[in-house]
Amino acid sequence: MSAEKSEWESSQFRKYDLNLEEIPRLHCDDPRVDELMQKNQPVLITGSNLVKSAVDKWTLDYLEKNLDKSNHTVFVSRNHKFKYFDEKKIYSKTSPKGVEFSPPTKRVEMKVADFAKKLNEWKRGDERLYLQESLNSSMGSTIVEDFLKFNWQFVTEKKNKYHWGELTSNVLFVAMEGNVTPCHYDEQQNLFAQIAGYKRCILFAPDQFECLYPHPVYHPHDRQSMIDFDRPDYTKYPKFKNVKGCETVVGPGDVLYIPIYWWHHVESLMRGGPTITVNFWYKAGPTNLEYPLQDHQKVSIMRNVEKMLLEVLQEPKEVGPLLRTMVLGRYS
Ligand SMILES: O=C(O)C(=O)C[C@H](CCCc1ccccc1)C(=O)O
Ligand SMILES: [Zn+2]
Repeated sequence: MSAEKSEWESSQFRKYDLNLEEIPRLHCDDPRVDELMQKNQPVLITGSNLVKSAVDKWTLDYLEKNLDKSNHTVFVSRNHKFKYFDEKKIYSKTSPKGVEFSPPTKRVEMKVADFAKKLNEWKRGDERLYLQESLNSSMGSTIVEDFLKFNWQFVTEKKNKYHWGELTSNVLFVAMEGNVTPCHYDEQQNLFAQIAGYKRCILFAPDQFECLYPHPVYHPHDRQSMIDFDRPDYTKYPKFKNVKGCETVVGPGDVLYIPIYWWHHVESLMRGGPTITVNFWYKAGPTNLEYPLQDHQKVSIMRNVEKMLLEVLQEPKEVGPLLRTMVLGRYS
């Protein structure tokens, strides 16, 4: 990690059995930023003023006063992990009959005031909360004003330069100190803009797929790693031992480029107070099949093969045997 900054120290990180490189930290005017983004490589970008209008103003208190009085989406967890799951896949026909999925978190709607109160009164053993909600025009006029003052020129320039698809959403994340979003990948380009507090982000390239063992695509935890970083099961997931990753700490004003299909684990530093982030998710650009294919394109191909096989076989248990029959001794 870069020299310990006065704002945080590594004792505020959770301990994992990983050796990680540092993600480059570069000023937005540095030409190396575009060299990295061009290659779908992560980079921490400073000085962009992307969310400056919020960095100066957004605190939990400000949000409480200015996010309108209606309810907001909050996830509740009995531990520090908030492993995302797709509710639509819990009862899908391909999920094995009778195999119960027990959601690790529950989604509730609450007023920001109640959310803030619970954060301020939290003590060890209490359930943790994580507010996660798409910003939209119904957020109250002050918030909308701050939102309109984001440096849209900066993100639009990146979107055009790299031929990304449309901006799909800006999600507001307000986390308790110590909250963890376990390792997963998204199928969108992401400019991850930090507004308040510090988050440690651990990233792994798409070619680490074999070391991170994602749940099957029909599973509610599709796109999430099956590995519990707190207690890795090296018998079930032996390749995790050799995983190669990189990390950085994002602070107020920093923007982390999380390239599409890159794995990321995100934690709000312990004893660092609440954190506030807004992300900018963009659809992928057009796929031009140039050879050799890029690693993230191979992940996308594997997803499509998996989906097609599940659709036609109907029984997840038959996917392994069919692929083994097709490949062993013939393609391997
Ligand atoms: O911006 C990103 O992509 C992140 O992963 C930010 C992460 C929360 C993400 C929650 C989530 C995970 C999977 C699907 C949909 C939503 C954090 O900052 O804790
Ligand atoms: Zn993500």
